[in-house]
Amino acid sequence: MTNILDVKSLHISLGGTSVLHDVSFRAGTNEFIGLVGPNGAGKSTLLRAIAGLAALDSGHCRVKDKPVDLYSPIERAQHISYLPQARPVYWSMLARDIVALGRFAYGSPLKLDDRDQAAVASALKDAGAESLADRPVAELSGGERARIHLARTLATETPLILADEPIAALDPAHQLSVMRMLRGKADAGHTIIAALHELPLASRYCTRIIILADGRVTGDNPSTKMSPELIETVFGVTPIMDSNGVINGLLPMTT
Ligand SMILES: Nc1ncnc2c1ncn2[C@@H]1O[C@H](COP(=O)(O)OP(=O)(O)OP(=O)(O)O)[C@@H](O)[C@H]1O
Repeated sequence: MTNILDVKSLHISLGGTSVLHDVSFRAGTNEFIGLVGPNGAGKSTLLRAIAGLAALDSGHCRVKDKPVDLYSPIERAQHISYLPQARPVYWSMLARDIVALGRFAYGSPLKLDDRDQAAVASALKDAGAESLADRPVAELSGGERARIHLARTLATETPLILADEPIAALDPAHQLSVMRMLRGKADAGHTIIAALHELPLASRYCTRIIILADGRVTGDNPSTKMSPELIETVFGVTPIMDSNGVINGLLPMTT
């Protein structure tokens, strides 16, 4: 495993309130990290900071040993792809053209060369969105649109992929296929950090889970080594785990 990302002693405040406190972790190739935590825990803020989109109070985010704020926009876009949680589209564009925006850092999408075309086609396939490519994005359902935005993220072919709730709007079959696909990307050498609320899917497909609670890292373990007690404390739910440590379901806590 080669180290890609180094987040060190990160502190961030928003609107005068401290949101991330002393967050530190490293991530490397072949890792699919599920970033989990209750609403408001700081997951989106952390992903934005890694993407170079949030002002840091202190600490650093280095990608390939270079602080992310020292990257030029084009260089950063060639290293990091980012799927935000909110994905408004203000223009009526074909879904395929949205995906082609992922090639912007390589001089596209105004002129797509063969490599760009192949990246767009591959991303559409990986996101299960091939059949949507020639439809106006404004006419797509929420889950269909989410798959197009995911495809736009994948079309960048960056080593580091940051995805904020990539499966939140998807039906169960697409949730499973996207999680399997993201794990495949990690196995092929990418580093993936995804904010997720789907703990059973995270425990099944991620290689590692980082738990954020109140802006602090409260757990950082291989995905099948999550502590049931910690899950109960942080999320207020009881996990049903199999003998391999995979979470098969969640129940309300009885006490
Ligand atoms: N611009 C802002 N000004 C003030 N507070 C903010 C701002 N943006 C976010 N926050 C606060 O920062 C905290 C962390 O928000 P963040 O969006 O990172 O949480 P999250 O873990 O991604 O939550 P969710 O699971 O609901 O998406 C929340 O308490 C939120 O209210």
